[in-house]
Amino acid sequence: MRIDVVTIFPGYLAPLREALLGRAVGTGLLDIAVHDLRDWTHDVHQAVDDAPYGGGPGMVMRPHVWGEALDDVLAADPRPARLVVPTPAGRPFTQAAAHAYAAQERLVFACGRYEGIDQRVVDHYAASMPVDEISIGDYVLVGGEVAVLVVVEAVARLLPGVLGNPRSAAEDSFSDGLLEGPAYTRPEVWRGHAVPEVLRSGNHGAIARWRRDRALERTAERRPDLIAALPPDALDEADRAL
Ligand SMILES: Nc1nc2cc(Br)ccc2s1
Repeated sequence: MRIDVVTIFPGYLAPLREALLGRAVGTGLLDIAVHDLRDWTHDVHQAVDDAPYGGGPGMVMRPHVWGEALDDVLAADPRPARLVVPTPAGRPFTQAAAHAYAAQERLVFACGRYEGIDQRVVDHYAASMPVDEISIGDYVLVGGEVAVLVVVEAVARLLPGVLGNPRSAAEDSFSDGLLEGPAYTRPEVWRGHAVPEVLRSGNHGAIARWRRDRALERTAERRPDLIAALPPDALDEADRAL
């Protein structure tokens, strides 16, 4: 997979070269290119924003700079690409979306700042390619760069060969529609807190049941919306007895 990121703060994307993602790049599983939007400005001030039509606070990112940048970035690789624009006004980015993105050959991220990117940029490219305006949560950041770090990590870890143990991704939170339950490791007792006995029993059926029960309890308490969204056949009789 190739990932391109266009931003006015390339340094914000430095973490993509670290640890798990850095190894994925090093082994060729992932190809990441970060581009400075200001490279496509032509004025001495390298202006990328201007006042909003209709008035209002803040500034809006100029369409012609983005158009020149995205034209060049998209032309740099023949693989079909999906343009992803993080914005607080976007559709929620979910684990299901991460799986869908992991199947893409190429993702191009446009990092907005200020009050966002002139809407005509999204409208223009949406006429010729898939474009997603996505949100990583109901809060407002200062720019899209941090959202790109979140999305790229959620997607890259799903690529075959990136995680040491592929079962980790298969048994993620949300993989079965539920939150993951609690996890424990040695010692058996820590500051008077003991590991639940069932986890030390060696009874794999009882352990699986216990883990499912804890996941259901945690999900019902913290994310009842996920319980409501489960397909009718998702809960078995033992689940319902909880
Ligand atoms: N939650 C999010 N906040 C922001 C702010 C800007 Br400015 C650009 C993208 C995003 S995604």
